[in-house]
Amino acid sequence: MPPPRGHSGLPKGWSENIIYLPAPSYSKKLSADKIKALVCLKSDLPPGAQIFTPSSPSLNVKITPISDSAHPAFGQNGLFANQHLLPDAFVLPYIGYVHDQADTDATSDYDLSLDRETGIGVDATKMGNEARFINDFRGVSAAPNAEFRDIYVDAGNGKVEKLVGVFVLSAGKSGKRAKGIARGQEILVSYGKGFWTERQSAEG
Ligand SMILES: C[S@@+](CC[C@H](N)C(=O)[O-])C[C@H]1O[C@@H](n2cnc3c(N)ncnc32)[C@H](O)[C@@H]1O
Repeated sequence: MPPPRGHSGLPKGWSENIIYLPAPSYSKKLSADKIKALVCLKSDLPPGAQIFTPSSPSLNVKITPISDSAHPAFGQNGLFANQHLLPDAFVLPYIGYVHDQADTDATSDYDLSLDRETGIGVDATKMGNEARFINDFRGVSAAPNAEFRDIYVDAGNGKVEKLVGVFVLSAGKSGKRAKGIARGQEILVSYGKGFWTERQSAEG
């Protein structure tokens, strides 16, 4: 049997107990209508819409154990740039288990919103790709260097899937971020304040 789409093995440093996914896994509880909102024909997209074809594993990132005891995620992993990434560069998609509220793990620290209107999220707790290892910038750096943006990915057979992609932040007016992310630098996003307040109330 041929390997799944775009799949050529596991990334280095991948955790054995997590399923590596080159493409999203859709919950059986998702209605046909909700799937239809996520998977559509290329020809249904507005003219000029950008379609990404990410490689899997991703060549531009590296899963790395955090060995600096001053890092707030010390002992865990982080995702680092394996090559220089320019401002606005697409890094990789955030892949995982695509679900709605009928199938949500409220305790997950890996659940990212994919479509607020329909309550669809992507949870990479048990299955996903390298993007699940991206840490929040708080306590690591003064600011994030990457962000999530909506994207369409080529799903084969003339179809595209709506996903969330990780992008390097744009250079900004002041040009402060003009260099992008250097090779060896940790990729850091903002999870949003909500992530940390929810976590505090769950712990307290
Ligand atoms: C999406 S995971 C990130 C990858 C995680 N470090 C790992 O190795 O699986 C989110 C979890 O990483 C940790 N984390 C990420 N950013 C952090 C930060 N700035 N400070 C403290 N913990 C952080 C927290 O435990 C959080 O629940």
